Amino acid sequence: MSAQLLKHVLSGPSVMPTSPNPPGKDLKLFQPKKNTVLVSHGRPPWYGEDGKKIGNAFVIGVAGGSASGKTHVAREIVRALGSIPTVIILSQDSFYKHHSSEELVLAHANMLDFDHPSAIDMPMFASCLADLKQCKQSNIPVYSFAEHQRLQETKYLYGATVIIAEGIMALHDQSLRSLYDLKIFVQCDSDLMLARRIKRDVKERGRSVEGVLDQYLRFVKPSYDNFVRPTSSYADIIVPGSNNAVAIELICTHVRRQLRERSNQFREKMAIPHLSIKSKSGSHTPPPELEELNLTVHPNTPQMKGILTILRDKNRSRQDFIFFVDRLSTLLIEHALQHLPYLPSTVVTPIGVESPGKKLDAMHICGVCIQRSGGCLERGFRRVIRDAPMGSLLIQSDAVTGEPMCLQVMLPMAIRFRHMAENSWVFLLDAQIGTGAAAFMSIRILLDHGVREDHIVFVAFLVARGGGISILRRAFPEVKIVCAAVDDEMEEGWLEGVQDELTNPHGVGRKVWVMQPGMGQIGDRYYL
Ligand SMILES: Nc1ncnc2c1ncn2[C@@H]1O[C@H](COP(=O)(O)OP(=O)(O)O)[C@@H](O)[C@H]1O
Ligand SMILES: Nc1ccn([C@@H]2O[C@H](COP(=O)(O)O)[C@@H](O)[C@H]2O)c(=O)n1
Repeated sequence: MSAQLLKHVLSGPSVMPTSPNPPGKDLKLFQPKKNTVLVSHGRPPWYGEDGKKIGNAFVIGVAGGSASGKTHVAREIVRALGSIPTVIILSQDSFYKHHSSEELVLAHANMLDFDHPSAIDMPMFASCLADLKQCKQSNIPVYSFAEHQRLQETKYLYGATVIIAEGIMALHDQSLRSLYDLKIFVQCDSDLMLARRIKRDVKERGRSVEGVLDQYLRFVKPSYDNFVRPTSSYADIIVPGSNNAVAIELICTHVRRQLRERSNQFREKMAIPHLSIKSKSGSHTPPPELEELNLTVHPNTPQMKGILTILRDKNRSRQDFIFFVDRLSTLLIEHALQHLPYLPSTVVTPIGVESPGKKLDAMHICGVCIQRSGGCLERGFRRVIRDAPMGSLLIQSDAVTGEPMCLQVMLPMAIRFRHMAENSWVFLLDAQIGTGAAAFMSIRILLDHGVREDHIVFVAFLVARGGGISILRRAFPEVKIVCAAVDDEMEEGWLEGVQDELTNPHGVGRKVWVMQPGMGQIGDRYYL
């Protein structure tokens, strides 16, 4: 076991940057090549068409004596589930209680009992695990074995599909056991555990052989006999502490099957954002009336018409496009500010006269771009709302299943912590709402973090009336959506992929829904 303070492993998706098109290249539609397989390692939807979460993360509890091989088993499971997005290990060590200075003196003399169940902050362990299981974020304490102390910092975790909770007391409390979908006990010979512990604690935890033996005889062994070993009766599977590759493979087969069953359930119930879109097969559900959608559309002034005309024009230079995108985003964010709360405020002018006015009544305001095209609104946002923290979300649709995939979540501090998220106003930025799938997933992510639905202001240049907007509206009626214009149609097509050694070595394309008349691929026109 390594000396990492938090045994936290992320597997699966490394961030997949979008593959850029060469400058000036128009959107090119073509049919997918036969036998083209695109595998996306992002996280598929974990919610249904109504926006509510379906099911939870799969949680595995791994208990066993100290140095029995719990971490090894957990890491081997992570490795074997490599293609599954985001498998995390949550170690019980992170939940050792904070120690007073008197306790620290005892700890350094090997006189403090770290092997009694009361040494662990069980309510906190269970609460963090419950949050992660319910797809919420959690900020996990960080523990130092060298200092025998919980540190000031915390580790932010969010979005796991599988969570492995490991520790000597992982099966001890009912509050933890009730959270597991699978309970494992690692059974290991006592001599082997002692030998491994001496080696590990001397090498990785800065201990002496005498100290380790002293602690072992005083606390570790009696605790194993009294508290740890008896919990093996709660386990679904007993795994040997060595030569356990077959047992681990069997566990992984079980987990994969469980996840497959859940994912079919997701797919049946997930948002179907194309209901009212004109498809290649010709079926066409009439789009909803504009009033039904409850959008805040910027007044169609001559100035707004002029900007939109420039942006829709494929012959405009990139410099023009960038300049007018920045102008449009500034105007839209200004317009969106009407949704924030204001309080009366009276000031005194330089000539000493009282002037009644308004002041913003929002504690935290932040922006979150849906990458990549949401980044086009960032400059406008920063011009209007000074010093607001920005975050980003990377969501792409899987070319095979068409499902949106969450590839990266980078949220500002104000949203990472639940108590702050509950008081935050968040401007969610994307260039357009077409199928609505990325908007849907982004809103779900913010709600998972505790942001209030009516504190989310979604700002987009364009919304497709015939796209997923009506489903989005039904699922999240309180989210404010601000746009410059509403286009009627969405057309299905295929965007040719550009070969790129790093991000797209085979040059595979992806299925896209194109807005009509639209502005083309706004991100490509702005960034390339
Ligand atoms: N199946 C195994 N085969 C060989 N060595 C193992 C095995 N499991 C664990 N070990 C070794 O034993 C030591 C303790 O294992 P670890 O998984 O960290 O224990 P725990 O998390 O239960 O305290 C580590 O050095 C690890 O490499
Ligand atoms: N400050 C501490 C805290 C805990 N321990 C020992 O760690 C053991 C649990 O960790 P494993 O990775 O071995 O499961 C436990 O037996 C405690 O004695 C410690 O030595 N110092």
